[in-house]
Amino acid sequence: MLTVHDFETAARAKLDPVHADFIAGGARDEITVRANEAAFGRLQLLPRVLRGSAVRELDIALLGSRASMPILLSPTAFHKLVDPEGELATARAAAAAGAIMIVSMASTVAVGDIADAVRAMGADAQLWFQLYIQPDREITETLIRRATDAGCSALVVTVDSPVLGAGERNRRNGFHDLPPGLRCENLVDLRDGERGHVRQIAMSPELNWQHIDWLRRTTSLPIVLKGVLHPEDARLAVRHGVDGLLLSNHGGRQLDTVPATLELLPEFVAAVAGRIPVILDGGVRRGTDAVKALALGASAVGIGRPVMWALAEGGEDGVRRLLELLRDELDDTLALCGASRLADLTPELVRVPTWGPTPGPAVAPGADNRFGGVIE
Ligand SMILES: Cc1cc2nc3c(=O)[nH]c(=O)nc-3n(C[C@H](O)[C@H](O)[C@H](O)COP(=O)(O)O)c2cc1C
Ligand SMILES: CC(C)CC(=O)C(=O)O
Repeated sequence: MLTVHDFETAARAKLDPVHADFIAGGARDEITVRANEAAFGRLQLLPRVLRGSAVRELDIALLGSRASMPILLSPTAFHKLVDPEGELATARAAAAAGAIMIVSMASTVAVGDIADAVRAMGADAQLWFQLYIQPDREITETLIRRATDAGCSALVVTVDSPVLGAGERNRRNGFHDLPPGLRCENLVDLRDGERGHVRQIAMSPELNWQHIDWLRRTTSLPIVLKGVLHPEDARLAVRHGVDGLLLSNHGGRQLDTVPATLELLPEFVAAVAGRIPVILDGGVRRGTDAVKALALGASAVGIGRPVMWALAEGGEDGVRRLLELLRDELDDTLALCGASRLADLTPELVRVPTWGPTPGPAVAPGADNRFGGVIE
């Protein structure tokens, strides 16, 4: 396993194709899924030389959490689909690497049990909790209480899902439910009937900023909004007292044909103007990808599918190796860029190609991409 793509290939060879499709897939034509990765390939790095440093500093402080690197685990549902230990394995690997893990509300191990497993290692759990605000306020409050009691140190509220994205691979494959024996453990006992069932997770098309105001009054944990794309919404989030933003298009799984997150980053960062941290996810597969996002103003990046692939390939050990690999690539890229600290990563390191054919992987027709072959 030398690259993230090696994990992807190995995972696909091991997994039920229906589950592999659930992980890799996106909404509709998957134009945004492809655009996310392609955008990184289009940007260039222009390094500085003779600024040597024997070691690089990769650690960060983010919303009261400390991490050994600016790569965090974005929330992904259903880890037991790919490994019998599920989120326990992922969380142990994240803790061993000193990385922040955002636990999905749709985890197949309860958030309290995940936190216990990390504490049992003697590690200081850096767990954040991802929340879909539920139409039933009491259910949302119970979920927040469960996450808070578990020791989670931030709430990541996903706001790009008023309705569930149309994963046509899942529809074609008839994948609508977890297999017998697996359930969303955070939802157990929250409603009569289907105990911990996926269908207990309701999408709330009625969500608006007042819900965020309510949440702000309800919890003292830092609130991160995940899935904000428009710079105007970034400004509104700051005004509503949000503590951080996760610039994300849900890995292309919600609204198809939205731009790559990397492409939106400069304008987004300008709108936020340093008032709160901006994290980016979507298509991060290489240390160079992380460096490009950090240079353009992200405080950290998140990875989604790579974690699922590594977990499928090798369980806890697989995720450990994935995180080591990305850490090594990040360190190596910093060295090659003449950077010894993350603060040395500035926009001048990054360039948009100004002539010639578009480098990097092909993008499907219709993909919105400012970086491709554009003369600026
Ligand atoms: C299998 C899978 C499950 C996901 N589950 C969730 C989830 O439960 N909640 C959420 O907010 N985002 C979820 N996401 C989106 C990720 O948090 C993240 O935004 C996305 O995967 C990042 O793009 P990448 O996969 O290209 O790294 C999921 C993504 C995948 C691939
Ligand atoms: C709706 C969730 C259960 C999972 C999710 O967000 C996703 O698969 O992208």
